[in-house]
Amino acid sequence: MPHDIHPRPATARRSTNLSGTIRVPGDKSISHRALMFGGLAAGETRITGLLEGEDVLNTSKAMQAMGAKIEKIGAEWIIKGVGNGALLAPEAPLDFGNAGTGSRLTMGLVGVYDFESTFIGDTSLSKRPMGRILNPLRQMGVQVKSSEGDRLPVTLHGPETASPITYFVPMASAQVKSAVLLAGLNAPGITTVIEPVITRDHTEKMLAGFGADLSVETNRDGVRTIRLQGQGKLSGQIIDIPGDPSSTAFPLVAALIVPGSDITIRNVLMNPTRTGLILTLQEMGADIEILDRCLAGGDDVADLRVRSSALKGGVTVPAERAPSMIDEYPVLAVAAAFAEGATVMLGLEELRIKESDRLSAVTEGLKLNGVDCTEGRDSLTVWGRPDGKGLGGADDSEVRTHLDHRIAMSFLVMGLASEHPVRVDDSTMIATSFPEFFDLMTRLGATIEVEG
Ligand SMILES: O=C(O)C1=C[C@@H](OP(=O)(O)O)[C@@H](O)[C@H](O)C1
Ligand SMILES: C=C(OP(=O)(O)O)C(=O)O
Repeated sequence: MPHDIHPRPATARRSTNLSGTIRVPGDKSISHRALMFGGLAAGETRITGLLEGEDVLNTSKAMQAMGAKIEKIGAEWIIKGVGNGALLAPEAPLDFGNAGTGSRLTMGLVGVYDFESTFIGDTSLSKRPMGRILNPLRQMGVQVKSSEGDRLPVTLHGPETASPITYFVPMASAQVKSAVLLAGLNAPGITTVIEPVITRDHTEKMLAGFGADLSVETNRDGVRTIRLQGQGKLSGQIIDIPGDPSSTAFPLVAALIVPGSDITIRNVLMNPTRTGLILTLQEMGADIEILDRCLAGGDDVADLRVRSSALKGGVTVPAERAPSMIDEYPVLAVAAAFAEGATVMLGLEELRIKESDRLSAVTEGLKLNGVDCTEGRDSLTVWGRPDGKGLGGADDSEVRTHLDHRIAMSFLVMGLASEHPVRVDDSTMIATSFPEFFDLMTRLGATIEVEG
């Protein structure tokens, strides 16, 4: 767990005229699922565009520890899966590092098997609540040993035959929805998941693509009922993963707030469950052109041309939009710090249990760098300064990132348009989701220095 040991501070300085064309790495959510479903399905799965971030590589190791054969040949990841129901007992604890998605989805996938599996992670992951996954698993008959407050390390032992359940997801969480569906793959009969608001739908779409017998029904109020027939056959697939909209958010916001910028980001996933940030920024007056939109592998993708923009505040981001931009709030708060007037963000309760308490980490970082903002229980209001005057820290102040990649990248973006530099206390964990961040940002013309 190197992030816990050797922090590498980084500093971003005022930059101008970001320009060029880039591709961001593959979507993290789809990458985790491609490895998991490929490792589970019978036959061969071939993946291009896989995100080679630490979070995803830990999922790859976990699938290998449970019997999948995974290798990279050229640009392609080739997986020989075990067949649904045929995962092997891992011989050692599965270490998911910093990754909520990897650990939680795998708990669903393997927790219902009639053998023992143990889950561990880094300091950040070990603080995050796992009860949201463990409770439905308990209902399916899984024996759970966990640390205080249902945290890691967690050891699971499934029953001889898991019971399919009907589960109403009590919070907006694609991870919980997915974990229950993945557990349902190994339970006889129909597992039903009801989600009151739509969250990212990659699990449903991809499972159907791998051949699962699954239906989705949406009622007039937007409540979705997903029914999965357990113990069906899954077959290997060919998958090309588009660029991650959550990683796209960093160069995108940088181009909006750095004067004189004009950049293009190619091949970005535009699945509507992921585009809340683009919608919000457009409401704030952002110049984002969506070019060459087309369907690829069942999802919309497009190129984004982004130019510096005079952002307007006065926008309230409604709570119901949160699931479609949940990981983008830290960088939206940075965009808001350069908008004229106040930006209000509502429905942020889930931010408190990410890699860090993102609501308080963002508020603390903004205040440290001279931004006027107010943190509510589940809301944030930011008063911006369009010219960046007075923003940024003195050289001896640094933003505390709490092992959170999105906090680190957001504040480095902030430093590109602030009068004074912005320094973060660590940047190593950026490699969990966006290892190319520094290269791509520097290539666009951003001034960011990493120490050590
Ligand atoms: O299912 C997924 O791939 C993810 C779901 C979201 O988490 P929650 O389900 O906790 O909202 C998101 O924050 C995370 O980065 C990825
Ligand atoms: C919350 C995130 O990921 P995870 O839950 O997989 O750690 C994220 O990438 O912002």
